[in-house]
Amino acid sequence: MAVTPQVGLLGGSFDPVHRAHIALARAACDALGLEHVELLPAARPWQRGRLGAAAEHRLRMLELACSGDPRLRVNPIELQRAGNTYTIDTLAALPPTARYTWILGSDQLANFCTWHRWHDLLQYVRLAVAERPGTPATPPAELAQALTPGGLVRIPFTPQPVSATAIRQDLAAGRPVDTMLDPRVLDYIRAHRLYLDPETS
Ligand SMILES: Nc1ncnc2c1ncn2[C@@H]1O[C@H](COP(=O)(O)OP(=O)(O)OP(=O)(O)O)[C@@H](O)[C@H]1O
Ligand SMILES: O=C(O)c1ccc[n+]([C@@H]2O[C@H](COP(=O)([O-])O)[C@@H](O)[C@H]2O)c1
Repeated sequence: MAVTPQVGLLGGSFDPVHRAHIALARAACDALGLEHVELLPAARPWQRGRLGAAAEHRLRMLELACSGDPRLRVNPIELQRAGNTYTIDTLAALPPTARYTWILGSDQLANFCTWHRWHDLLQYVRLAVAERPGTPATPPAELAQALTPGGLVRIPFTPQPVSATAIRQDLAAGRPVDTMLDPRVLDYIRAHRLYLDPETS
């Protein structure tokens, strides 16, 4: 009998994708025995202001960062939808051929109860959280109450002080960013002169 594959989903603005995103996807694969992880760039992350780079650039940088590791796959499904990007719409559109795990950092776990129809999300996925510096990987009380057993798992992950915000700020200020980015992504950023405007960092 065919076994239903376990697939991870890592959504993000990826503005730009950085080393902690890739480390997180790999750590989730290893720790949770996932067949692969799909990285989903958001078209219009509604809780954010203006993004620093257009969708086509964020997608291309993600493809560069994932190339060479067959366990990491870029899924552009959210870029094909108009309007605000709601994760619930993405989950409803994915084929029901796999068991899905939504991977997220502890900052977004703390924010989870502000997501559109967050209760309904729990019908589609279990959550897997990795700690980010400064935010413990524990669910807010409202989420803890709504979770079923096994609905939230922890990914063993040494907290990494890397964020896209810091990278955008460093790029705009001309500071070095090479320890936080895949060199192919950094080359792409330089070639397309991205993130030079301090207003969008
Ligand atoms: N250093 C990190 N450790 C663990 N999880 C992370 C880390 N950076 C990002 N993530 C997680 O990856 C997902 C996508 O993150 P996102 O694309 O917003 O990057 P970001 O670095 O948080 O960006 P920004 O600084 O612009 O908010 C989110 O679930 C986020 O919590
Ligand atoms: O569905 C929502 O309402 C929702 C609200 C906030 C964030 N998300 C998703 O969480 C992921 C991380 O978001 P961000 O803003 O940290 O890049 C990304 O896939 C977003 O689409 C989703």
